[in-house]
Amino acid sequence: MVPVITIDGPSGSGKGTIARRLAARLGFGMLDSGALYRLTALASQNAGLAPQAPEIVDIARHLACRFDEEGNVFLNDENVSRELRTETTGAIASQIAARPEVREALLQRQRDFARAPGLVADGRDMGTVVFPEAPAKIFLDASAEVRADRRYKQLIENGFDASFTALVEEIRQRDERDRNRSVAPLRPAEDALVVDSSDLSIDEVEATLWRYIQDRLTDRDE
Ligand SMILES: Nc1ncnc2c1ncn2[C@@H]1O[C@H](COP(=O)(O)OP(=O)(O)OP(=O)(O)O)[C@@H](O)[C@H]1O
Ligand SMILES: Nc1ccn([C@H]2C[C@H](O)[C@@H](COP(=O)(O)O)O2)c(=O)n1
Repeated sequence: MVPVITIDGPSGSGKGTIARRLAARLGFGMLDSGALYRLTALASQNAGLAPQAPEIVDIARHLACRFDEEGNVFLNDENVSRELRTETTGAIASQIAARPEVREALLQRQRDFARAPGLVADGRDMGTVVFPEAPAKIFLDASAEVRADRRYKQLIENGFDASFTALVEEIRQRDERDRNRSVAPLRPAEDALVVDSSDLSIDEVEATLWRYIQDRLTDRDE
């Protein structure tokens, strides 16, 4: 079976950053599952649909999207990388993601990313629902204030307007929704390594996870 490394955690915990580094080191592919929910949100918004509209299930099932090597994301051949990362798109994605039928529509598409030589998949339910047999599962956390601070710096660096106070509130609301929904709520898998990165640099997180992954992939080969 293709080895899959799952990285789950709340918004701004550093999943995407670490997933990219680990995938590059391992020579594995990547799945940014949040991007699929964000693309569904964007396509629904473009179609003028509210998050509860029944048509969104079909939109999720038939998303025409692609990811390139540089990290760009395309929806119907349009580069939507920038719009995709806004807090508004994230908040709508979180609402849409609470619908079981939307999650079901995106399930197989996510599993199809698992191809040789391996996959690093980040999201909210990678270790619990999408890849429950993964040999290495990570849950990356950090306090809401630290995550809001990271997001604030990221948004300003990328030329977006941002308010730290508003970001803390948005992050808390998104956490609340993602953790308390009835289907695939955000939580660590029972066999996940939980790492709180609040006081760790990106390099320190990577070093800790690298050791864990080496152990897990070696155990699997024996
Ligand atoms: N340990 C860390 N220390 C400092 N900054 C960090 C750390 N980890 C990540 N960051 C920074 O925090 C920001 C958010 O990280 P990232 O996008 O990887 O989070 P995420 O968990 O993937 O968020 P989302 O789920 O919303 O996509 C980035 O600018 C990243 O460089
Ligand atoms: N596996 C996933 C990935 C994402 N979501 C939802 C919940 C998030 O708030 C939203 C945006 O994700 P992000 O890009 O910030 O990682 O999408 C989910 O429910 N399950």
